[in-house]
Amino acid sequence: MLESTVAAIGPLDEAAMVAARDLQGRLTKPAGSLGALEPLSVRLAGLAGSCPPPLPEPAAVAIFAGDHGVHAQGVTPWPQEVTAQMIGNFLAGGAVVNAFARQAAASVTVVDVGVATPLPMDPAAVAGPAGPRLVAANVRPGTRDMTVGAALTRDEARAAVETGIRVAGGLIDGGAGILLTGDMGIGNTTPAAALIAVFAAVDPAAATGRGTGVDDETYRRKVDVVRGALDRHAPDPADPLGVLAAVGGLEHAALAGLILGAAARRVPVLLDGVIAVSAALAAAAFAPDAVGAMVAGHRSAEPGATAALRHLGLDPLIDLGLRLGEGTGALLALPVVTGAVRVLHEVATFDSAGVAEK
Ligand SMILES: O=C(O)c1ccc[n+]([C@@H]2O[C@H](COP(=O)([O-])O)[C@@H](O)[C@H]2O)c1
Ligand SMILES: Cc1cc2nc[nH]c2cc1C
Repeated sequence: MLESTVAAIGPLDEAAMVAARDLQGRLTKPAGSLGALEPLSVRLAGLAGSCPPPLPEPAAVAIFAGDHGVHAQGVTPWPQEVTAQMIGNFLAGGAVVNAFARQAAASVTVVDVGVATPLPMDPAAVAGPAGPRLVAANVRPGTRDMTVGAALTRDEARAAVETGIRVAGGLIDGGAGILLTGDMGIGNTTPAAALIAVFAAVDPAAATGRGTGVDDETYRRKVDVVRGALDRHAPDPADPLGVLAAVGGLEHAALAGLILGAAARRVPVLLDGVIAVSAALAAAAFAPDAVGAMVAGHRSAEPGATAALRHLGLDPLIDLGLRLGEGTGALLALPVVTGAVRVLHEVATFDSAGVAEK
């Protein structure tokens, strides 16, 4: 399934992009006055293969949750149980992602791809029929500690990637016009930093940040943990499954799959923070053309996110200093994406409106 998905990912449609560029030039506004929205609208036309491309509606957020063996190295101040507890919060509608999803009229799907501790409540009891949905797809109860051995076997990494592909397919079959990445996993900024260091070829110190907010001593340890894991495994960036297995996380692997699944169906995928962009690097290593389907929602405060976005050649739409995850930054950026496409649908041309050109 991974191989057939990768094989289905192709380049942007040049004719649709030419048509979108031409249309942008005829709309009643000075050329270029919509800044980054103009090239974004052109790219989305190329992705859809039509001008105008469909409005990116409805939106669906998929939050992949997993735990991390590297938690044992003291890389985060938070107890591991918070991952499972926050799933309870997502399903009850009480997290920031739920508030932003209600505002954006986006659905919320929570995917347990590798949580280590029991979920706190019966998900069916908390989520109403139209409320957040839980997909039970636990590959294993958290990764192994990457400082001791490989975080995952190749088969486990593949199972997580294919879970992400399946979730993308299910959401798109259900009518979603855009997918938004979300993540939850105490400790997951450490494997995100390791993935970014490998794929973007930057030093662990440049890829590692303070995550949920670690002190100076923990930050130094975290950089040492990332450096030690990379020295130990020497992962090959040309072998993305091997990299995900060595130093990744189950939610990172599943997010790479979600991105590949969206790209294969030519549906845009709006990236959230540092975990999403680390997974996007893996997706791009599987299929370079997948970058055409990616929209960078925001610039996470994590330094690794900027390194990853630079490597992908993507400019984030908003920059608010967010570092929460869950899909929150992607949800805040969604109206910008919709606006970029709506312009192609609704704005009059100089000709049709009888407005003189310069
Ligand atoms: O999205 C981001 O850029 C982001 C930056 C820092 C932290 N997070 C969230 O915080 C958790 C990981 O932080 P940590 O310090 O435990 O590695 C995890 O649940 C992420 O969703 C997310
Ligand atoms: C409370 C809390 C909420 C989160 N949401 C995403 N990551 C998180 C980490 C913590 C600790």
